[in-house]
Amino acid sequence: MEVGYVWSFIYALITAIFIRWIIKRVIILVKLPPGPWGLPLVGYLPWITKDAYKSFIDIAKLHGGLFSVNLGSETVVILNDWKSVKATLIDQPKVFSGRKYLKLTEATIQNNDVAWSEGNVWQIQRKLTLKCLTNIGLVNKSMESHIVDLVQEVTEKLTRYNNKEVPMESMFFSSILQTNWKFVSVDPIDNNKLREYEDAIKELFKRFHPDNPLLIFEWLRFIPPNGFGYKAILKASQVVTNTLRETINSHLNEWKDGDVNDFIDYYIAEIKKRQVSGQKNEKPFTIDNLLGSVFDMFTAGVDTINSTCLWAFLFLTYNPDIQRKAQQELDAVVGRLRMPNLYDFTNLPYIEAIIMEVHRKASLAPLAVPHRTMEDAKVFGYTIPKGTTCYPNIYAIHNDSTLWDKPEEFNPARFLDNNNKVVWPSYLIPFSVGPRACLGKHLAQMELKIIIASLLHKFNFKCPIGSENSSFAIENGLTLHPQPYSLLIQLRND
Ligand code: HEM
Repeated sequence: MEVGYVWSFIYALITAIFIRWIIKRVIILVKLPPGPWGLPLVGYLPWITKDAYKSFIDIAKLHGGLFSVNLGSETVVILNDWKSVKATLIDQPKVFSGRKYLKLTEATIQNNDVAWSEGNVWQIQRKLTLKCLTNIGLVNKSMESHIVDLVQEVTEKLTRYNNKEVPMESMFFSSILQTNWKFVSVDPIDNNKLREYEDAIKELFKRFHPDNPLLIFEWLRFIPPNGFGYKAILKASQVVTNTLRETINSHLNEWKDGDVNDFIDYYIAEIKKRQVSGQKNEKPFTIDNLLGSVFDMFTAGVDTINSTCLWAFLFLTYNPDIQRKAQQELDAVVGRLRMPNLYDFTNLPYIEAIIMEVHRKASLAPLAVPHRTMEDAKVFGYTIPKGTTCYPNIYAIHNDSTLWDKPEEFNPARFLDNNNKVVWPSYLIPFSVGPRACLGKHLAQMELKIIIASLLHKFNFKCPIGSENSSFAIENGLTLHPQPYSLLIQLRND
C-alpha cells in the first residue's frame, strides 16, 4: 500500500514538472519573436542547409528580420537584418554581450580566453589584451615592420612563380602565423613546430563551423569511434596550447623586472603588478587567462586574415578593371621606386574601398560568434529571455538589397563619395558591432592594407587560361574560405 502511494506521488510530481515546463515553453514561445515551428527534438534543422546563414535569409522572408528558430532542442534568435542588430548589439550592449556556453570550448581552452568568456572577467581580460596589443606596437620592432617582413616573404614565394600558375592556398597562412608569433613572443619558433601548429589551427577552424552537428547536439562527443570529430578538436587544441604553455613558461623562467619585449611579457607584468600590490591573482590575472588570450590571437587572428587575402586576390583577378584602377592609384601616389606603407593610405581611397568591398562580399564570419542574453531583453515588443543564444546574420546584412545597390556585384566604388572620400556605412559590419566586436579589428586592417597594397603594387594577377568563367565555391568553416584556387602571376614592370 505504502509503495503505491510513493509511486502515485512520483507520477504526480513528474506530471506537474512536465506541465510546468510546457506552460513555461508556451509563454516563452508566445513572447519570443515569431519563427517556424519545426519538429520535436530536431527543431527546424531538417530544413536548414549547410549554409545556415542562407537558410536564415529564407526564413526571414516569411517571419521578418528578427525571428526565433529551434536548432535541435534549443530555441535561438536570429538577428537577420540591420534594424535588429542595431536594436540589440548596439542599443542594448550589456544585455547582448554574453556568449553561448559550449562544452567544446570549455574542453579546449576552459573558456579562459576573450572570445568565449563572459561578464566581468571577459570585460577586464578584453581591456587587458587590447592594452598589451597596443603596447607591443610601441616596443620591440613596430607592428608595421613585422608586416613588411611578412610581405617580403610572400613576395619571394610569389616571385618564384613569375609567369606561371601559383596555388594561392599555401601563400599566406604560414607567413601570417609567423608574424602573429613575433607579436606574441620574441623567442623564435622552430619550423617543424610551426607546420604542426598550422595544421592544428586549420583543423580547429574546419571543425568549428556552425553547421557541425557536434555544436548543436553536444552529447555526440560520446559517440564512438571519435565523438563526431570531438577527439580531433581536443588533439588540435592541445597542439596549440602545449606550445604556448612552453613559451609562456620560458618567459616566466627568464623573467626580469622591467624587461618587457612582447605580448606575453606585458601580460605577465600585469599579473606581477597585482602580486606586488598584495592583490589576489584572480581571473583574468592568471597564466591560464594569458594562455587564453594568446590562443585567440593564433586562432581568431590567423585564419581570418588568411581567408580575407585569398578572397581579395580572387575578386581582384576576376575584376581586371578594378585591379588596373587600383594599380594606377598606387603608381600615382607611391610611385614605382618604393613599396606602399600605412602613411600612404590617406591618399589611397580606392585601395581602401577595395578592402571594404572584400569584407562585404566575403562576409568571412557570416554568423559572427554566437551571443547570449545576460538578462531578459525587450526587442520590438518581444521578450528574449535571459540565456538565449542570438546569432547576428552578417552575411544577410551584407547582401540586403534594401541597403546595397546590386549587392551581388563586386564594386568598391560604392564606398566612395563624390569627393573620392571613403565612407564606411554603419551596416558594413565584417567585425560585428557592439562591445563584443572583433578585438583584432585594427591589427587586421593594418595587416590587410599593407599586404593587399604591396602585392598589387608588385604583381599582376590573372586567371589561368580557360578558367575565366569560374564560379567562386565556398568552403564552410568557422570562417568562409574560397575553395583552393590557382592564379597566373606576373611581376609588374618597374
Ligand atoms: C579580417 C579579419 C577578421 C575578421 C573579419 C574578424 C571578425 C570577427 C567577428 C565577426 C567576431 C565576432 C564578434 C561578435 O561576437 O559579435 C570576432 C571576434 C573576435 N576576434 Fe576577430 N576578426 C578578424 C581578425 C582578428 C584578429 C587579427 C584577431 C586577433 C588579433 C581577432 C581576435 C578576435 C577576438 C579575440 C574576438 C572575440 C572578441 C570578444 O568576444 O570580445 N580577430 N572577429
